[in-house]
Amino acid sequence: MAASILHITDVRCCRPQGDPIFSHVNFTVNERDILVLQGKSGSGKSTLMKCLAHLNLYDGEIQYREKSPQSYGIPTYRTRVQYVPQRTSLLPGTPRDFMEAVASFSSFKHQSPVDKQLLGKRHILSDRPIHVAEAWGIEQELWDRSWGNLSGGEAQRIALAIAVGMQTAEVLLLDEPTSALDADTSEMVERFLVNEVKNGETNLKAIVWITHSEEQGRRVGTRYLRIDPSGIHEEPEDSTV
Ligand SMILES: Nc1ncnc2c1ncn2[C@@H]1O[C@H](COP(=O)(O)OP(=O)(O)OP(=O)(O)O)[C@@H](O)[C@H]1O
Repeated sequence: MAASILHITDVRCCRPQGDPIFSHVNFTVNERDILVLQGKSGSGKSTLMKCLAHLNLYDGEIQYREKSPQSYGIPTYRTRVQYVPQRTSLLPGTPRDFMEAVASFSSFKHQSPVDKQLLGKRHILSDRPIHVAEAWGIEQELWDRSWGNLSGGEAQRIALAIAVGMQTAEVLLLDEPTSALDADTSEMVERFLVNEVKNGETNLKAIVWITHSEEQGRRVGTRYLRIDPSGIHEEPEDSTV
């Protein structure tokens, strides 16, 4: 049986006014899962992803590898269980700045004391995100343009390439990751992500994937979850809508 990575128990999230968006959310994310998360618009899919990444307040318990997010330190936890938002235009700076910030919470912590002394606060940046993005049609100069000046599709591919290419995440939380892409580019990105999880050769072990596209859900999913105010329900593969 596949090892469990994330265990979600009785999670509930409320609007600032206090009324619940959803309650009684229980499920487990296992290695090799691509969990397609579906539900009506406004049912709380993005909110649940933000709870899983510890970006939103919630009641209940989330355990990663049988320990609380706090026990890893929240910034480090967020590099292991990483949320990729639908829109990146509100991020400050450039994609390269963002990559540097992610690296500061991951690679620096794993350097030897000698490396730390030599490098100070600089971090060794992998160029894999740049190569992944290049394979998806992203030119190098775009890495130094501010997020707000990239097209929706460019920003979406770069954000995904960083999340996959940095190789810090075991679980990626993808919020409509190809919504701004044309059909061919979308399928190319999908195939890449599915292969990463299937091959088991990188750090990426599972994906939770929000999509409104029935076809995409069928192409990528291994399990299907539907959220509504009463909780989350697992559906058999052939009943996805
Ligand atoms: N900060 C907030 N303040 C008040 N209400 C909020 C806040 N964030 C989310 N909500 C509300 O919570 C509900 C769930 O929003 P969420 O974005 O999670 O839904 P969703 O299922 O991802 O929707 P969509 O499919 O349209 O993207 C919505 O009614 C939304 O208006």
